[in-house]
Amino acid sequence: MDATTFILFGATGDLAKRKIYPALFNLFIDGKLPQAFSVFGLGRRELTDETFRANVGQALRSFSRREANDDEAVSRFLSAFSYSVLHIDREDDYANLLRLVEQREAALNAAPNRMFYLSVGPEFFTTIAANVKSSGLGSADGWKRLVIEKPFGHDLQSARELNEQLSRSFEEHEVFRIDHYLGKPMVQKLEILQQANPVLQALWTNRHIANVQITANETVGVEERAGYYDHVGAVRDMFQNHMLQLLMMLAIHLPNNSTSDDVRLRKKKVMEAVVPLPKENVALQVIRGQYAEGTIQGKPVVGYKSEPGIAETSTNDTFIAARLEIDDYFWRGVPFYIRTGKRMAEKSTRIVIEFKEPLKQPALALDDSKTPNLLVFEISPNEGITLQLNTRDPQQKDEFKPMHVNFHTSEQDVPEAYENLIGDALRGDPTFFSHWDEVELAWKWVQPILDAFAENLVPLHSYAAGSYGPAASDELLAKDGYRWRFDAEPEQPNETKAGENYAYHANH
Ligand SMILES: NC(=O)C1=CN([C@@H]2O[C@H](COP(=O)(O)OP(=O)(O)OC[C@H]3O[C@@H](n4cnc5c(N)ncnc54)[C@H](OP(=O)(O)O)[C@@H]3O)[C@@H](O)[C@H]2O)C=CC1
Ligand SMILES: O=C1O[C@H](COP(=O)(O)O)[C@@H](O)[C@H](O)[C@H]1O
Repeated sequence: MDATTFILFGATGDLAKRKIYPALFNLFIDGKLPQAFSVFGLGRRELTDETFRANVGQALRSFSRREANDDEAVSRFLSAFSYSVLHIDREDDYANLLRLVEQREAALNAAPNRMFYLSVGPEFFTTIAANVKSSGLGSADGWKRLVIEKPFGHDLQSARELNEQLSRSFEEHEVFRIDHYLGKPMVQKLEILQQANPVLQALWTNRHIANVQITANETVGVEERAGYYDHVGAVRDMFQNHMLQLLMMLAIHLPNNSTSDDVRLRKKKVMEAVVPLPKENVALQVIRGQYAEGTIQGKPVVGYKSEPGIAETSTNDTFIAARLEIDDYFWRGVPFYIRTGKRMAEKSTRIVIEFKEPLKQPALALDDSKTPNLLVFEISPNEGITLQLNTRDPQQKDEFKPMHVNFHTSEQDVPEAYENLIGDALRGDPTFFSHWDEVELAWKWVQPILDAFAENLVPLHSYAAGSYGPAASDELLAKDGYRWRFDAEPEQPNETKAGENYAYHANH
């Protein structure tokens, strides 16, 4: 790997502690960091290098998936770290940083390849990019990359402005927009599963698929993020980015041996084919909800409006469900239902593919007792794949009974999303980052929803914390003759485990 200087804005912040340092440490343990690698942590706080390293060490002990108990390894890792005070709007601080970075690169005899990671509020993105350029930190003698956290804009217009301003300092191929859902191992497997399995390729069309359900439910509420969340809501926080990225990843059809350009081009094509939703129709296809008080895992919790920092009058959405269609050769006529919410019954991110019923034959009198075939991708917190098949009920021989074939990854030690993504960015692989074209198309699709919410054209349904969202979300599917699958008690009468014989065996 190329020698790299990793320049971290927001080095004293929450994300750096919880995700970035642990990710770098685990990459280090796996030998996936460049040989010549330095980290410059930046913030306003006055810290010595020693205190900074001690803080990073503490973060590893608290948050690393692998225990940081090998002192020798930890101290080798930390030796790459130093800290500088930098106020984002002070140009002199960038000049000072450049001097330190050049000294360090000279000491390591390393090429000036620099990765600028912006783990700071979005209001700082353009100032940093401009100052990096004007200070000469982006050296012409090496490569430069900008890793940028969400949110990328607040709406279509602000996202376009942000992109235009960033593009004055960084070219598109140098910008790595993080969407951590794209770093989740199961999401990264979606394309390979399809490409490597002709059986899935054959099924991946409207001829066989009745509908697709994409869910990201959380049990947590707004937590300490009222100031941020009350201005964005579920639609901006989760739907415009993570949920639409899941849709694109699921719906793409890729040629074998596809490149990162193929992935991006085809994701863009999917997004272009999503049927636009005019503002007047939003209420027909989108359900907006806000959690009321309820019970989560046996504990009573307050409603959204009683959360610290949230006004009694807030109309912010903490839940959204939407029905979309992709008007292309593969997906025409297949509804995609997407939902995400806070304070839901369970923490689960999953994609359910519901297959069509076979044509009914008069000889098969028992058709109505069958449940549809389902293919379920469990993305998090558990990772796995479940196939729901019909089998004969051994007790009631006249009836069918659903059986589940489960493939759950037994690996305890899978890399975290941030590890995958930071590793990719260090290698310069943009496959699992959001290209501007996708971001813009996603905002374009979502903008009428934002407008309709702002103009109160869509009812705000209340739902009890600990439920699966408002009843209207169930009705959205019921209108098409479907229901959300895999909610509540997982229907798992006959379960097989990875490593066993998968075929029709459990109780037989
Ligand atoms: N935390 C999370 O789980 C997630 C965060 N994000 C995004 O990551 C980014 C960072 O979030 P998070 O770490 O939680 O934020 P924090 O508020 O915890 O940290 C902010 C960081 O920015 C630095 N900072 C703030 N103002 C300035 C300034 N004027 N000059 C220099 N440095 C400054 C602070 O350093 P100091 O105080 O020393 O100046 C601190 O290191 C945000 O864009 C957020 O949306 C995205 C997904 C999840
Ligand atoms: O980006 C965000 O994601 C988290 C949920 O992430 P997950 O990996 O735990 O599913 C969400 O809680 C947060 O509000 C949002 O900003």
